[in-house]
Amino acid sequence: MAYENIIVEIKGRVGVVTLNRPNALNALNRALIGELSQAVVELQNNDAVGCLLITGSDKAFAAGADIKEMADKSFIDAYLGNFAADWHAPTKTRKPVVAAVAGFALGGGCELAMMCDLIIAADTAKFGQPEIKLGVIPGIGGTQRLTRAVGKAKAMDLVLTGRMMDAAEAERSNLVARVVPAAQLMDEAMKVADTIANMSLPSVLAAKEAVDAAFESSLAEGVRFERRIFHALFATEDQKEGMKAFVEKRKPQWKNK
Ligand SMILES: CC(C)=CC(=O)SCCNC(=O)CCNC(=O)[C@H](O)C(C)(C)COP(=O)(O)OP(=O)(O)OC[C@H]1O[C@@H](n2cnc3c(N)ncnc32)[C@H](O)[C@@H]1OP(=O)(O)O
Repeated sequence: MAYENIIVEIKGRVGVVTLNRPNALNALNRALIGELSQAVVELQNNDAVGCLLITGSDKAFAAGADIKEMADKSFIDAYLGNFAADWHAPTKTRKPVVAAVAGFALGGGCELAMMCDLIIAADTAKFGQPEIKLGVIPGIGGTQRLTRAVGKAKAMDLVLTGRMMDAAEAERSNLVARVVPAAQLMDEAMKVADTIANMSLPSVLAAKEAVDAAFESSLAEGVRFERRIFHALFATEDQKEGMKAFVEKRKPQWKNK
């Protein structure tokens, strides 16, 4: 498929999606969201891809939903059209998704980054949920994912005031996995994505599923779920290969089965 609002590239085993609406700070309109959803499905179905990476520009990961596009919506438009219900592209793949964030990640941009499995931030990154300043609230998971990531006090601070937090505060608050100098963002994020993409796919998918279960279950249920998946991985050829390779002091040759 030809894309107009994103760029999709396969680099090694990493599927890289670059949001590309430079004149609107990558504001998320229907067209861009549709293309992003399509790209995620394509990369999920591509066996050559082991990990996805979503990024934006130096100035903006994404400055939120396109305000100009949604400004005139009525309640009935939003409610009957179930506005933004399908804006969850990064959650539609079982493969890990890394977000590489420089500049603004605001509103839907911050929410999009939080839908990814881990965020690597440039020191220029600015995160926020400024919807309150527009007379609304976050609409694609911001109140939920931000609160789980940074806790109630910081989430209330950000959601109620609409202020931005810089990369250092985002790292201190556990929103991002690491902060790197802006010039190194893509190298660092690619290194992380490439490392993940070159692990055994069954164990990568299992690890992601098990960590995600921590947000949806009690500790006892989560630990039991983890143990069941851990047991199941002993049925894979990659478990035999991974442990044999360690004993033989060589690199494993994954078969992804
Ligand atoms: C997901 C859901 C349901 C909701 C949301 O996400 S609501 C949107 C939340 N986001 C925001 O409120 C941020 C809006 N943008 C800004 O506050 C500023 O643009 C900025 C602080 C991010 C950057 O300011 P700066 O002065 O550096 O740049 P601008 O001149 O303001 O912007 C450049 C260019 O981009 C257009 N732009 C920016 N953000 C959006 C947006 N969210 N929607 C539509 N267009 C956006 C901006 O209008 C300008 O274009 P023009 O020069 O053509 O006006």
